[in-house]
Amino acid sequence: MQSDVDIEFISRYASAAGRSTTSNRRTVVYITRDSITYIMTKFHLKAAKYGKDKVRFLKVVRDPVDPKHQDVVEMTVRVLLEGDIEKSYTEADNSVVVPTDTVKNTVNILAKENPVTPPELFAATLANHFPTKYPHIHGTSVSIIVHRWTRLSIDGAEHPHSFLRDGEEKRLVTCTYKRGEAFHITSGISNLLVLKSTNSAFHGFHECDYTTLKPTNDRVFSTEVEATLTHQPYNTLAAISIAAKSLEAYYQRARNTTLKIFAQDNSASVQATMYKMCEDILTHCPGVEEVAYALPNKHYVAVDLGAFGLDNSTPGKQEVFLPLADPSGLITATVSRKP
Ligand SMILES: O=c1[nH]c(=O)c2[nH]c(=O)[nH]c2[nH]1
Repeated sequence: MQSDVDIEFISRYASAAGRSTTSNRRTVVYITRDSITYIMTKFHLKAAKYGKDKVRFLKVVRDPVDPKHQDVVEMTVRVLLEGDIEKSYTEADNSVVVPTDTVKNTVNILAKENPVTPPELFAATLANHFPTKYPHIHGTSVSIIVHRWTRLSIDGAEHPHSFLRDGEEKRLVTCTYKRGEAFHITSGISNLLVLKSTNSAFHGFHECDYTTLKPTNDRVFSTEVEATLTHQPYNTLAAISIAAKSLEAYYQRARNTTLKIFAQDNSASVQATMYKMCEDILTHCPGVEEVAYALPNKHYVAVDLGAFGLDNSTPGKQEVFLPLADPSGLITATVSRKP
């Protein structure tokens, strides 16, 4: 060997590749052509995943009794694979590459053959598929965006097959899975824009020589909700299938709680209101381990109309506000159960 560094390189490569044995505090390293190539380059592939992003589909689900009564689900899916794929990067050997085109086809095929709701179950179905089908693929990371299609109501009656895009809110799901380990699932809400015109205060805050903010008992509170639920790990796809109803219920509870507490809380601050939301979700969703929120405080500032003899500044008289595009506050929190 030329140097200690090379020995360290060889040992690290050999143990990563399962080409070393240790007994009686002695490590025996098997040197192969791969390990020599590896040493010569002086670099190593620290992490790699690949797959298809932005795979979009709409699934039409027909009622078996009344086929004109339908549901629709529109998703944008990302699937990334990891495993023994190193030589596709380091040796230009594509034999280990399941093409991203195949990954895209798989999303469509599995969407045809399986339920796509709740999205947590479909994400896990996809995550499970690749390490099960391809021995050299060890893990999958799936992210799904569910786009809103809300059933149309015509003259007070729900229409059987017509839908409305009511806002840019998205439902987000992630599932990561490594063969032999548990499925890790998150469910999220994003781009849910809300505003309340009173019952929001902010006073008693820290004041110093840099403070200009005035305490208020009555302000506009608007935010664009980003919330993430981290579910307990699930050991098998079958367990997720059994929990499918609960996973759907947890997401619905989180969304309803967010809206209800936003509307009903006499807010002392974004921080305090957000914490109440987290407490409610953790109380009612036993399979949720952790709740995280990121809430921008989208400021609305009362316009000063004093120059025109109009009182738009006294509390209770503020009516015309300037929506500030930026800056906004940004309040985040992650709340979990005490051990
Ligand atoms: O609810 C709020 N939290 C803050 O931390 C903050 N800071 C600020 O200027 N306004 C507000 N409002």
